[in-house]
Amino acid sequence: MTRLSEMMEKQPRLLSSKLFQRHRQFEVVLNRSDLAWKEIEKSRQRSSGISRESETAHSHAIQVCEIVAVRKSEEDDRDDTKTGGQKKAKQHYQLYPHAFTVSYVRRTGQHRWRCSDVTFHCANQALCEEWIQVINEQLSLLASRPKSLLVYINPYGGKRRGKRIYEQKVAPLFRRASISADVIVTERANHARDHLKTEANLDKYDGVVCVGGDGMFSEILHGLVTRTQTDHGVDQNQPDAELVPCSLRIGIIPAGSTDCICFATVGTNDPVTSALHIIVGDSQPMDVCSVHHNDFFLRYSVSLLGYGFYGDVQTDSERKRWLGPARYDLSGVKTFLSHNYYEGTVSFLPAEDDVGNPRDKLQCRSGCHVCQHKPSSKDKPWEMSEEKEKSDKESSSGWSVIRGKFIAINAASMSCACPRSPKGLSPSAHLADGTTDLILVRKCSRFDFLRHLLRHTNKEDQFDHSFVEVHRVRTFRFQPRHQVSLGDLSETPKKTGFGPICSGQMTCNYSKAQSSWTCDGEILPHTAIQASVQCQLIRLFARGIEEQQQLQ
Ligand SMILES: Nc1ncnc2c1ncn2[C@@H]1O[C@H](COP(=O)(O)OP(=O)(O)OP(=O)(O)O)[C@@H](O)[C@H]1O
Repeated sequence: MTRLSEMMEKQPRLLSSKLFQRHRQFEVVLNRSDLAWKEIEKSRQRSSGISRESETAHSHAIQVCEIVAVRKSEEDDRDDTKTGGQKKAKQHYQLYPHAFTVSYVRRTGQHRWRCSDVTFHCANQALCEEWIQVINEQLSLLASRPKSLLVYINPYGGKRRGKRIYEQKVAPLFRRASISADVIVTERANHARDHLKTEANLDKYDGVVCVGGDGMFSEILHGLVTRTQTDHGVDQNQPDAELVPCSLRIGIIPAGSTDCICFATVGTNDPVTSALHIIVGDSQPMDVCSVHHNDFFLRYSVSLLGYGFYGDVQTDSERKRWLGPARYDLSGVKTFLSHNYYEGTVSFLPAEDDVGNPRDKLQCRSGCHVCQHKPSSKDKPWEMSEEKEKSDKESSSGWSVIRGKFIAINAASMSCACPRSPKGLSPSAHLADGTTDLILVRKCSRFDFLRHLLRHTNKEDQFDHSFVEVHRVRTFRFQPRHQVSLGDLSETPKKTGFGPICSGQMTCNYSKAQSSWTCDGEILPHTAIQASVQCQLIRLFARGIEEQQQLQ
């Protein structure tokens, strides 16, 4: 029995009627979870032995939780007037003048969603109104759907299309779904963050929407997390503080030059898809890594904390902002040729085995079972360890300590997949398991480092090199070998010169004393840091990447 027949026959019906769609008569059935319609004529043919395929060709089921809205149909909704059958259509509407239109989510491939309409006609006005009322009643039972949103638009993000994207693609969908939105177009950097921290009356809203790129998302993250801690009297400067999860969800409408957080949580960078995930009230929990220097809070990270290679790329690209997105490529090549390494000590508390490991090839997908196992406080060995003990003492309290020369130290709290690197920095990292994947790339030849980098773009295991190690951790610290004062750090890094391109096992020896940390695209002012993952601190209007694409 098909899913459609099953639902039409087995589940209790809320409504069932014979209605018309494009001159054809359908049996339309609504129950608590689905709305389904099946062509009546075809089903008769099937009972007289005609192929089953003709049934599925003219039968559909959509989930109630993926209905965007239902409304009384306007002239424009009438499919037949658009397709030319004017005279026939006119006669049909005289016979069946009452109609309602259901807007619903349709999957179109590559994780993209679109809003589609289906219009049903009938002769009876009361019946038409009953359908609208009963569907609306079912929609009102979906408590996770937002009714009121606070929207921040960065008008200068990406190609400066944020405002237009919101007005043309998102606002009409919110209106259709009866979602009210208060819109703030930002006037300066950190406008959204500061407004959220202090001014915004958050009790009015069910969620906050960010229209922009990763930098704009980071503003919203910092504003909302800081506001939540302030409201609950939690001191963010304490590295051991257990932060209070944010009650409002965050929606991301991608409109930046880098939209990695959206890509990693929705599977595509498409404003309409994101708007639909917001409308249906999806909820994707997400870990946030808090970064401190001693007892001083620096920043939050949800994707990449990178020292060495990625820190240097970020620092260099900041000086080339005028180049636009091309600056990342140019700085990448320059940093690769510089081939710097940095000395220091990394210490970390490994995660328990039940969260898997970075090389288990288990990808975090919608409904991920690893992320559903949220650790309780009794599962947290790190809370019992002597946090203040450092270095050698750390190894005896469950901490692992690694000293060395590193080309890159990366902590990936999510896969960091993006259209350019579809697997990401750590393909098996999870969005909400309370861990980060700590990737250590030791000093090696340029050629070997290039081999490692290239594996981010193909199917080979980028961790399968003698100079690369990866650990799934809950917290880690980094101490550079040479302490440099803050004054030194703010100076332009010394030019190291370009060495000859190395090959084979040769290594290059050009190095400056310290790199910088890039934290989700922002440079941190300190190199000695402690980073601790706060499990499921925020929730997004997303559902993770769907495994099975069920096209409609
Ligand atoms: N009105 C504004 N004027 C200037 N800067 C702003 C404004 N609103 C937000 N910003 C800042 O612009 C930065 C970049 O924004 P966003 O992430 O939306 O775009 P982007 O093109 O992806 O940027 P990037 O590539 O630098 O990450 C953010 O760090 C944000 O703080």
